[in-house]
Amino acid sequence: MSATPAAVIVAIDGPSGTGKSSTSKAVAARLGLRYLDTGAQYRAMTWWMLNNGIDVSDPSEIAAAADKPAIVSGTDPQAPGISADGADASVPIRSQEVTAAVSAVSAVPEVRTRITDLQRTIAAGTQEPGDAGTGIVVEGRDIGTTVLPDADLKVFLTASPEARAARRSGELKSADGKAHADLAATQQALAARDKADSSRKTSPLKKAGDAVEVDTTELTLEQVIECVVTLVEKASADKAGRMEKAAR
Ligand SMILES: Nc1ncnc2c1ncn2[C@@H]1O[C@H](COP(=O)(O)OP(=O)(O)O)[C@@H](O)[C@H]1O
Ligand SMILES: Nc1ccn([C@@H]2O[C@H](COP(=O)(O)OP(=O)(O)O)[C@@H](O)[C@H]2O)c(=O)n1
Repeated sequence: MSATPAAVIVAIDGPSGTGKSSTSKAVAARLGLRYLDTGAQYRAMTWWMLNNGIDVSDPSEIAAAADKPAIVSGTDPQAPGISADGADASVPIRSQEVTAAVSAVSAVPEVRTRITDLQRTIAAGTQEPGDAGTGIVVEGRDIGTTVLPDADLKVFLTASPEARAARRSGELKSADGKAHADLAATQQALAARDKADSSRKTSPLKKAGDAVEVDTTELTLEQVIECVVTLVEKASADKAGRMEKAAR
């Protein structure tokens, strides 16, 4: 007889435009798991710093301010939400200004320590009563390598630079209806952010040795979701089997 599926911790990493957010939200919603967007946390920290006169070109100013804002993340995949010092940050964290500054802010070790602690607390389910044991999908850049190295499943999404830029510029166009989203400029901005995120000293963007790599270039979003749902179901069943064996 097969065991009841176990609550799992799932890490989904990869560069921008590979489908992390869309996939993670859909997988979490389908399987009744919580969801955490760690990029939104770094963006909220960056937004707060820009609003509070912190010079984001000065790592020592960033470091000194890293423990100041209260960053609160929701974990409902249908309406995650994020706030900084009580102000709703969901919309402004997607601005070009924040996108341009976020890699510099997130490279500062004091920022990473602060946000990594928050992420581990949320993943452990100790933030909200009743969360423990629900399982969670956490998406970002360093979840499988640093934040949750013991995750039950690690997925690393990739896609060609062209596909990623096309997806992102499609989003910019649909947001304001104008055709200003120059594909080449978008691709260049993504490459610059990849380079900054992959080359920083502290916890760079990197595939964990034990992550399953999924190249999404030629896949539809639905195909990627189905692939990850299958991987999560298997990880959950395997974990339940191990737990049952250990209890015997
Ligand atoms: N496999 C795919 N095929 C086509 N479009 C996709 C695919 N995956 C994601 N997208 C679209 O690309 C954009 C970026 O996806 P998103 O999930 O935000 O990526 P990330 O979180 O990795 O930056 C979204 O508009 C999303 O709908
Ligand atoms: N775990 C994470 C998640 C994001 N980040 C930083 O936050 C930025 C924004 O992440 P995001 O996931 O919102 O980016 P997009 O893929 O949505 O463009 C990244 O470019 C990284 O600089 C990070 O350093 N570590």
